Amino acid sequence: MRISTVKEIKTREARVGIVPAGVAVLVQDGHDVFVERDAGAVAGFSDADYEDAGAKLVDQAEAWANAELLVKVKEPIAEEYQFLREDLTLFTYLHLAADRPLTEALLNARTLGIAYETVQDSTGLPLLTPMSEIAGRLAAHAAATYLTAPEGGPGRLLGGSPGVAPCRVVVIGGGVVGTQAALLALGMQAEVTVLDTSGTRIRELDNLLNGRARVVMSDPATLAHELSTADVVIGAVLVPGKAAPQVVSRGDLALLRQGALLIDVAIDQGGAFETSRPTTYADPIYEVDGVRHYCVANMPGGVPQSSTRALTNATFPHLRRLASLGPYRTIVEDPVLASGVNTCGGAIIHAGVAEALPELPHASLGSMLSI
Ligand SMILES: NC(=O)C1=CN([C@@H]2O[C@H](COP(=O)(O)OP(=O)(O)OC[C@H]3O[C@@H](n4cnc5c(N)ncnc54)[C@H](O)[C@@H]3O)[C@@H](O)[C@H]2O)C=CC1
Ligand SMILES: CC(=O)C(=O)O
Ligand SMILES: [Mg+2]
Repeated sequence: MRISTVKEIKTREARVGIVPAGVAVLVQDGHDVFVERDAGAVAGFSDADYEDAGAKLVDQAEAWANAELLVKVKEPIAEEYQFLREDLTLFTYLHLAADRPLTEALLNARTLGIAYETVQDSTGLPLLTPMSEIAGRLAAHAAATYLTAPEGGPGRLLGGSPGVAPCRVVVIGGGVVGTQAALLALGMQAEVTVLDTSGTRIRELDNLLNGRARVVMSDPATLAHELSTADVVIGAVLVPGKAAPQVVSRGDLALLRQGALLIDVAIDQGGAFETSRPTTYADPIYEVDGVRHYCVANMPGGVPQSSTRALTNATFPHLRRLASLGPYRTIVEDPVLASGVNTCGGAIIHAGVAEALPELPHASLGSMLSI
């Protein structure tokens, strides 16, 4: 099979979809691997590393044109839609519930789109988890950074100091992002509350955090109380594949203290706050009604050396299976990868995406594959 990866062109995104060690395995398996020049440079992998592993170095257009299977990190952006076609399988993050133009481009091109973030197994979302772990930790870094005066914040130290009270961090959604954000904020000695709507998850977190943080069921009154005493609010909710539930409305901003900071990690699924809109590392913060919002949609892209390794550790075994069996046979035989199929043959396949974009064509995977 012909497999390609490209240099990410989203602003300040420097992760890469495959590392040289993975290329070497695929080449040994008998595949042709094409890597766009410079694709891994910032993530710590030179063109020579890829060539030594057996990849052919190509330009962007060649990488897309040569590929039967294209592995990347971020969803294609508008400049890349021209490269989508029917005889192409795309294996990457897609976040289609929040991205109608990309969904339409994939449907018009009839591309088989397999989204990392909806691949589901008995452990959860194995191809989202490693980036959620990193984004959760980075959310605590962002909180600490953007509370400082030189970064436009109120000038407070997240964890306080001897004799001075710490800041209050409220994490909404206690899954992977929320847990890592809470743990790192606790490590910096912040005062942390985690809210979730799942009783099971609340019990797990209560055990894990063992009294170090407050773990509470989210309902409107509890959430309003928590917002009114927060210095930082981190949005970390998810219903897989679907648009993020909006848990903080524009009206709720009036509840917040002066100088409070909102960090919406769930922005890639459309955002947990009504007033969120995606930002990038080039200009991460904006204000609505005097409240600063940090909504970087590719937070792990800021630590590409760490996050490329964490991501590809998880994605590579699936990539190898897609390559060796062929994508269509793999999604018929492997229910885990089948759960990643978001688009096929011009239709939306994933139920969560179909719910978010009901006016676009949708179908079951079985009907598209005639099984
Ligand atoms: N901005 C970025 O760079 C990145 C964003 N993410 C995103 O972060 C979000 C969270 O991801 P994970 O933590 O992996 O998901 P997860 O599935 O592990 O956790 C989500 C949690 O939200 C809870 N939840 C759902 N609805 C809720 C509600 N209305 N109120 C309170 N809690 C609610 C769930 O019970 C669950 O515990 C996703 O949208 C993911 O794509 C992940 C990595 C990077
Ligand atoms: C999960 C995701 O979208 C990211 O890591 O950028
Ligand atoms: Mg994303």
